Amino acid sequence: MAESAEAPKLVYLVTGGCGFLGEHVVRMLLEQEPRLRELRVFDLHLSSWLEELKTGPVQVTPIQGDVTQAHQVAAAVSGAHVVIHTAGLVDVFGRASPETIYKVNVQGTQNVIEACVQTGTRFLVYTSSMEVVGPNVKGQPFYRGNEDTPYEALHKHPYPQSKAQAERLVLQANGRKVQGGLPLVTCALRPTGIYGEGHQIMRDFYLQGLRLGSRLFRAIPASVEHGRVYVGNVAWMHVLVARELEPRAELMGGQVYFCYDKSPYKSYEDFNMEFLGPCGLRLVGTRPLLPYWLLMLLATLNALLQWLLRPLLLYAPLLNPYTLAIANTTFTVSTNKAQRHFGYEPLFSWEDSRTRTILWVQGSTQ
Ligand SMILES: NC(=O)C1=CN([C@@H]2O[C@H](COP(=O)(O)OP(=O)(O)OC[C@H]3O[C@@H](n4cnc5c(N)ncnc54)[C@H](O)[C@@H]3O)[C@@H](O)[C@H]2O)C=CC1
Ligand SMILES: C[C@@H](CO)CCC[C@@H](C)[C@H]1CC[C@H]2[C@@H]3[C@H](O)CC4=CC(=O)CC[C@]4(C)[C@H]3CC[C@]12C
Repeated sequence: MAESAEAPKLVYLVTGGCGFLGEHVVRMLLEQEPRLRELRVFDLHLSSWLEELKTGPVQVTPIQGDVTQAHQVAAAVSGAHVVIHTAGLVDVFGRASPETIYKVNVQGTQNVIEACVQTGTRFLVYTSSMEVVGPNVKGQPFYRGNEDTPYEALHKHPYPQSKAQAERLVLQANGRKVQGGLPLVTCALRPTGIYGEGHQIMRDFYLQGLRLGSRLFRAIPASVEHGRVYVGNVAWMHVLVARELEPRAELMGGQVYFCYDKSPYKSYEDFNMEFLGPCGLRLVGTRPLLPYWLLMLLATLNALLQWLLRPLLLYAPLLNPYTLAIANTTFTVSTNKAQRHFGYEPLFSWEDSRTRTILWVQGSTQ
């Protein structure tokens, strides 16, 4: 991947390229990676917006495929210089079975690694998650920690377990010899809660607020900090890592990086109000309206109902014991590792991130 003034020649593959984060990574690559010749977008479901990207100077190749199918992954990876693996099953609501989550997140990631090895692709960027660290089952706070902060990463839920296992596979694969004999260089990015244009849960809260008379009711104490990061900055980190993995292989190979920017430290609900407030909603209560034990009871009832109704229908509300525990446990990061290792600075200021998200929320329901 040596720098040159010649015609663009790099081939990138983005798995999950039609998802919330994946779309931003795809668009960011087209804007910010001048050495790109071809961009392969691999996803289970291809989006219609891909069509509009086909008229630009970079060849955009949509590939409908499943990461759990090793042969489909190998075909997509073959000839790519860099793979950005964002595809994943993001489910903390009990929509998918633990087996399916494992298959997509762990087996899918193993397939991506093996495809790189078999086809000679040397650079692999994996979208991990803050969830590989915590909040843990003990509900211990992680207060403005960094990549080296000691913390017991104990999980019972299939989503964090699968992301942690997949991240381990990616990091262990660093240094493996790929076809042709050169070493594979891998690293993992760990976003905290991502927000921005396309964030469906934000939209769900907005619609719920509208239904409740332009109000939301506080359920989480304002003192519980929840880490959030703007999707454009997460995408920018992916682009930078993909670019710097070759020249800085020695330093960056096998490393993990939290994704961070200048988004303020707030509770999950107070942070959402930064966008939902200007859209006309207000958060009722300076303290949670219901005590924690009652919320946990409701969350447990939801889980029970989900189990009882499963043979008939899928009941998967946002509130369950796991989501309540995450929202109720402080987890925030404070680090400059990405800046030190590959010169990352957020591309979008907090003000820009906020404005873009507000405009999206306002437009998303029309
Ligand atoms: N949304 C968030 O707050 C965070 C997300 N992440 C990670 O970021 C990545 C992207 O997440 P989001 O964009 O939020 O989710 P998303 O659900 O919007 O995007 C995931 C994409 O992967 C695709 N996909 C799922 N199963 C697939 C399969 N078997 N084969 C091929 N493609 C498949 C989906 O069709 C979707 O387009 C995931 O790996 C997730 O674990 C990490 C931290 C926070
Ligand atoms: C108790 C409710 C009262 O309003 C609020 C419930 C909010 C939850 C649905 C969210 C709170 C925290 C979110 C998770 C967090 O941001 C970390 C995540 C990282 C990921 O890799 C995937 C998404 C998520 C698990 C995210 C999901 C939604 C919440 C649980």
